[in-house]
Amino acid sequence: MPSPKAKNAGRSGGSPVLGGLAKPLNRSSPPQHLQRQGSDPTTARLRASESPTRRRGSNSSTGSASGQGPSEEDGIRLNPSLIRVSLSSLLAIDLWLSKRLGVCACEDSSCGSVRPLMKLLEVSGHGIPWLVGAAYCLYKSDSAAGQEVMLNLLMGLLLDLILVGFVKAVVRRRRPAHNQMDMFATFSVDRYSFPSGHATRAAMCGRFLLAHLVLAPPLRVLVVLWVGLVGLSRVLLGRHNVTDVLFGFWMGYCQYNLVEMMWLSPQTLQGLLGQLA
Ligand SMILES: CC(C)=CCC/C(C)=C/COP(=O)(O)O
Repeated sequence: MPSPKAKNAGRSGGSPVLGGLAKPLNRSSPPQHLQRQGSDPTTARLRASESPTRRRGSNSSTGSASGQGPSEEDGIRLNPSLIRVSLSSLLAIDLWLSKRLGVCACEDSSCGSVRPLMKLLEVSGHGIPWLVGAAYCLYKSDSAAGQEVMLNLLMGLLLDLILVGFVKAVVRRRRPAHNQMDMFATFSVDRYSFPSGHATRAAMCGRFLLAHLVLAPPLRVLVVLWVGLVGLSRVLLGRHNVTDVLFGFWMGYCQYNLVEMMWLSPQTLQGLLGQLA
């Protein structure tokens, strides 16, 4: 069993993901203590019976270091780099596809004439009309049930702005190069593209409307269609990559679950209002 110091020495090449490819190739001068472990058959057997987690924690230069070809350990250590290569390929496909789909990115683009329609969809999923609309309905609503629904929608919209802003600030993915930064009323984090705030809002509000408004089936279909079109318009306008929108849809879907979990009931509201008064 390697001492904590030995384990750290085995990891000194950096994160397991980054070290995945580099480590097994760098076999010219393995550390002395590892050379000893590799050449002792008893230790080698013991090491082979260790859990994969433990084995990943130690240096993998045994086995193949003695020129016997790739060992089982090498296979395990190649996995992180396999994940890395898969992710890079996915990202490359994402960038390529998003660029191809950005056909309304400017007036001169191949579908530049549809740009005004896409911008209309953009406005329909913007935070301001939704916040103003929910606040207005809350003010105008004369039933307690209506007020409850609108207040929770408002809470959901604010939660969405906070969560999306947080993720954008952490990930800091730049918007596609072909995007024209001509959006109205944006926060500073909106210079980043991951995730699409329009997609999260559309998914969350779509679920909210379907769950809390009594809508006829054609209108329900329209709501789902609107959610999809808002997401699609983000990519066609060149505002986002495809993965920004897909993740945004997923995030908005989950945000609705959060709103349901944190649902403000009339009793809670009365308590809150009583404390304020
Ligand atoms: C000013 C307010 C209340 C909201 C900003 C809404 C906005 C501009 C979000 C960015 O959306 P994308 O990430 O989809 O581009």
